[in-house]
Amino acid sequence: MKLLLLGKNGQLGWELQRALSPLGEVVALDRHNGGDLANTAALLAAVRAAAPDVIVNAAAYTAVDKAESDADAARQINATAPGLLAEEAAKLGALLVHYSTDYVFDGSGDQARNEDASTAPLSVYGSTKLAGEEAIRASGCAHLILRTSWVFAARGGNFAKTMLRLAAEREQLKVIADQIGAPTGADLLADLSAHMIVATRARPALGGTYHAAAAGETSWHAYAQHVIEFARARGTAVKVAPEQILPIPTTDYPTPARRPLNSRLDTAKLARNFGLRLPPWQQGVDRMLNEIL
Ligand SMILES: NC(=O)C1=CN([C@@H]2O[C@H](COP(=O)(O)OP(=O)(O)OC[C@H]3O[C@@H](n4cnc5c(N)ncnc54)[C@H](OP(=O)(O)O)[C@@H]3O)[C@@H](O)[C@H]2O)C=CC1
Ligand SMILES: Cc1cn([C@H]2C[C@H](O)[C@@H](COP(=O)(O)OP(=O)(O)O[C@H]3O[C@@H](C)C(=O)[C@@H](O)[C@H]3O)O2)c(=O)[nH]c1=O
Repeated sequence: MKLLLLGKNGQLGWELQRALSPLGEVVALDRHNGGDLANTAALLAAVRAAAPDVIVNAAAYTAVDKAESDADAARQINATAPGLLAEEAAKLGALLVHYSTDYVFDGSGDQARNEDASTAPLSVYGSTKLAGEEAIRASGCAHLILRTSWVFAARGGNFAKTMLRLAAEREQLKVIADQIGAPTGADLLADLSAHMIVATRARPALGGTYHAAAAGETSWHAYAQHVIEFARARGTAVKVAPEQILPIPTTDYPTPARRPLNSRLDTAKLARNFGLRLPPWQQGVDRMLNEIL
């Protein structure tokens, strides 16, 4: 099997380089060696040259707040380029694996959403990610779209690492406590992707859109507390006292992009179709913290 990986140096791309390697030959690209999603002519030339059996797209415009004032770039990378990749995959007969987000939903209510729930993104990032999904589904190519949430990894930037940095610098932190979701490890997402590729190549009917997030739920505030207390217990320099990690409502933390309050994703379809489920979020977060601290 030949696999083309795009976005090889992101949180997920880095883990995919490892997880995909037992499946066959992996051609791994980033924006500097032919895999620039903003340069579609060069991108499509790279796809045709590689002629892969599977295209795995881990590249995305993930700067949620910046996207609000940079919508054209976000749309090009999150929607237009994935749509073109999908058309190319259809021509090649390749399977396209793509990643999306809890931010395609408006976050109303307090129940976990399944794959059929109505989408209603609140942000440019969310709406461009949704447009990417829709372009892939419309292309008719064989695909797996994995919607995940709150991704973290030892390598790359993420909320947990931001909290560790701020906890070492500040005596007080204010963190949103009314946005609820599940932090999900890029390492497990990559492993899951490899399993799903093998299974879907054997049984194409498995293709489609899946929710893939860690089990359990938390708020950004409780997640921050977990990360900072783990670091404190490990003897890492932490300036903020536990009672100075203050829970605040979303309304007290204005940001350019609106974010959903309810990011819970129902992963029953993944368990039903593939027999795969991700463990509780704390397991992966603690593993990452052990690695980076
Ligand atoms: N991070 C999260 O919390 C979540 C992510 N997702 C989705 O998961 C996927 C992986 O995200 P994650 O690994 O966390 O994201 P990262 O931000 O860690 O990585 C994104 C990668 O995309 C690359 N990229 C950006 N623009 C381009 C471009 N024009 N051409 C080629 N590559 C480009 C970046 O490269 P460079 O470093 O050069 O800019 C980077 O390597 C994405 O589809 C994302 O939408 C879903 C839910 C949550
Ligand atoms: C730094 C900071 C953030 N926050 C809040 C803002 C926001 O609501 C929440 C998370 O902030 P971040 O900017 O780190 O996370 P954000 O970039 O919104 O994370 C999202 O990224 C994209 C790519 C996704 O697809 C989503 O699943 C999600 O992971 O924490 C605080 O409350 N206090 C703080 O000090």
